[in-house]
Amino acid sequence: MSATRALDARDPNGDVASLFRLHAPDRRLATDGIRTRLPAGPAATLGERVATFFATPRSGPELLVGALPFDPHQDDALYQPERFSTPGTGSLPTTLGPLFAAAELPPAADYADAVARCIAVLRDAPAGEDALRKVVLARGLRVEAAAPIDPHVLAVKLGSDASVTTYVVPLPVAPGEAPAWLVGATPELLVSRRGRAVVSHPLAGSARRVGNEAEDRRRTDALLASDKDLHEHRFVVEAILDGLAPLCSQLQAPPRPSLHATATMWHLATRITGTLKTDDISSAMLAGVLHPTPAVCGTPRLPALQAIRDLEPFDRGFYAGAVGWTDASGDGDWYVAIRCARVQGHAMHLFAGAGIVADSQPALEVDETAAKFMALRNALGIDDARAA
Ligand SMILES: C=C(O[C@H]1C=CC=C(C(=O)O)[C@@H]1O)C(=O)O
Repeated sequence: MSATRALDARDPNGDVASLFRLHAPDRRLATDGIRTRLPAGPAATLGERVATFFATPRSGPELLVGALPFDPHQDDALYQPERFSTPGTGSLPTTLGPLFAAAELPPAADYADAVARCIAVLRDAPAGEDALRKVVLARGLRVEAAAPIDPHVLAVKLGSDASVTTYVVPLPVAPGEAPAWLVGATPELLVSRRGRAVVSHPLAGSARRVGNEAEDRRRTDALLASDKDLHEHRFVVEAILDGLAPLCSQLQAPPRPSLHATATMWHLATRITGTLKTDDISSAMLAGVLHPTPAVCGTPRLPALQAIRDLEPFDRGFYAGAVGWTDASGDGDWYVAIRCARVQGHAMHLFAGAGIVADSQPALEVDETAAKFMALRNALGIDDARAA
């Protein structure tokens, strides 16, 4: 069965473009239809816009789902779905059809140059609180298919790694354009809120997982002992603690990170937990405050955003943004939108980034981003990881 026919078969109303899916290890959410869009805006006003939305009596699910773009000043894309749907995979085809990696954006050598320039800037940065200390630089890979790519087939394939949260989020497109989605398998929880309980599980500092016990042990021992990776990680934990502290009556994080494994990567991870001071702090507001963390942007945030604009030859769009949901009570889950691709028609753009600090090495960051492509490449059946 072709991918196109599969879409048709699951879409008697022509509404496949609006299927949303978020499958976490402990919770599954799927919706379809777009009933009302939340007026779009920047991350700083997200909490307020969501509060106004739910303060207005309306029919339909008391739920907003969607995505925040990487750049917190750009418009987000949240909406109230028509209905909850039961995610079924029975009728899906198991293959995506012939695919080929068409282009690296930028080529690996240019990415290494950008990392080297970034390291030079970080080394020259004056000492002090406001100095640039970390920048996350990403690169892309364009993949093409013979037929339109079914984002839900890709998500099902990504879901074979039980340690990640897979997602398919419909993205806004210009009138007349083919539907587009962000599809991925993220290991990173930006923030979750249930009542007053808040959890964040940031990752930063990585090693490729090779599947050989002795070699993986060597890599994880090195990762846990690496000053460079511990620094990279500490910036993220500190930014999240700084963001949450004014909103929480209590907040805790272990002093050192632990290991978090996906099928293809090892990461340094810290589980941060807290209790909100008041009931009116929604998960959307928390996501708006915390995003983008130094796991995807850098430290301090604004100079890091500027460095990314200067050094990356593409607009990230919703890659390295956040995907998730919030309900009328303020509860919700927001995940960091990494290990993903923007899927549209016959093409998809894969993205992978790595945190750069003063003692990073360009060749190792090329390899780390190549390793981060593997979750999607494995799902797509495209090998040759190290080249791109
Ligand atoms: C920015 C990405 O990963 C982040 C999350 C985990 C580890 C990271 C790192 O070690 O650099 C990154 O901060 C990505 O996968 O595109």
